[in-house]
Amino acid sequence: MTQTKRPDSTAHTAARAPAVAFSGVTRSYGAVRAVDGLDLEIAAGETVALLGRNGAGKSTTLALLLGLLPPGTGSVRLFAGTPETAVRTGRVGAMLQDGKAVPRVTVRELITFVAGTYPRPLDVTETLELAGLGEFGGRRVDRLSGGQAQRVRFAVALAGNPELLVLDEPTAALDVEARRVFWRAMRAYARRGNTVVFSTHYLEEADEHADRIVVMDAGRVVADGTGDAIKRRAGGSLVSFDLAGASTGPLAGLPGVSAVEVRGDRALLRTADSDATVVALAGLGLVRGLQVAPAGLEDAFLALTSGNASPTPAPAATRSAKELA
Ligand SMILES: Nc1ncnc2c1ncn2[C@@H]1O[C@H](COP(=O)(O)OP(=O)(O)OP(=O)(O)O)[C@@H](O)[C@H]1O
Repeated sequence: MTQTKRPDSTAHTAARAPAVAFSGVTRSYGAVRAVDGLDLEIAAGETVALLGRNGAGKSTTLALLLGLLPPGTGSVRLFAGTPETAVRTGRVGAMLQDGKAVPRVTVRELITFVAGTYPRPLDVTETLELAGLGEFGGRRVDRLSGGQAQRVRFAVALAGNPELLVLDEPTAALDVEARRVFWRAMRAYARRGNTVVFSTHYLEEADEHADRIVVMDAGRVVADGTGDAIKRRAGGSLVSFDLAGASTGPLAGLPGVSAVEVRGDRALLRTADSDATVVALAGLGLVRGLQVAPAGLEDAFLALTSGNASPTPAPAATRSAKELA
């Protein structure tokens, strides 16, 4: 399908405008600064993951993006206009964390109703297919499993045929198979040239499904780039060895080393130059049980958030997706 062309007198300007532009945005809840000086631009057509621990400011950022919260300072623009205008005209669809099922209506009735509230909706059958609900159109929405109900919320977000899709922790309640179905649907929608912004705690989901990862911590962006770029930025390798009673004093000063951690009798060093670090360790006679492993995305994430620069011990290759809540 081709994206419905939006009749818009500012179409020429809007086509070149970023889908999302935060400029110097802050937002506090009482004494808590949830979003702290956020500058963020997302080009039309990008798929961006907002990655961060609990309380990093992701949901607040998405609420600001949707115009549900006004910024304390700074400005938020969607397609060069206000979030309110973009939402009202159906250019934005959102799936937030606290969606509730409407009792007694069928899935198709609900999506038909929602589509009817938008100026240029997606075809209802197409919406149901895209959201993986092809067989469930006749089912009541209050008689679905958690994963199926999540797909209904996704269909509600798609119904208006939005150019920008905003998803707050979209796979939080889903099992592995439901996640796979969900991401396939999301990618299909993004491939049509739409912009997708989703928040997640899952590093591997961000790495696998986003073109770009924006890592947030304490309301700020602490890294912004592809998964590979973030891994590189956080430092390349982890070197570990048996201390065998040796002093840890000189370790932090070895070439390439940015962090040192001692676990039991093993020392773990994060290093940007593992060759130079290993040569220096050999010079000190510290080669017992020596291991070198690439730092994974999880290591990068830990190094970038909450000032935690400690390396983690297991080789990245042995780790699976893990929630960092
Ligand atoms: N309504 C509120 N009142 C007071 N403080 C709030 C409120 N909502 C969020 N906060 C605080 O603002 C900060 C950012 O919260 P936010 O929900 O944006 O983070 P998050 O990254 O989405 O977290 P999570 O992954 O747990 O959803 C946290 O310290 C949180 O406790």
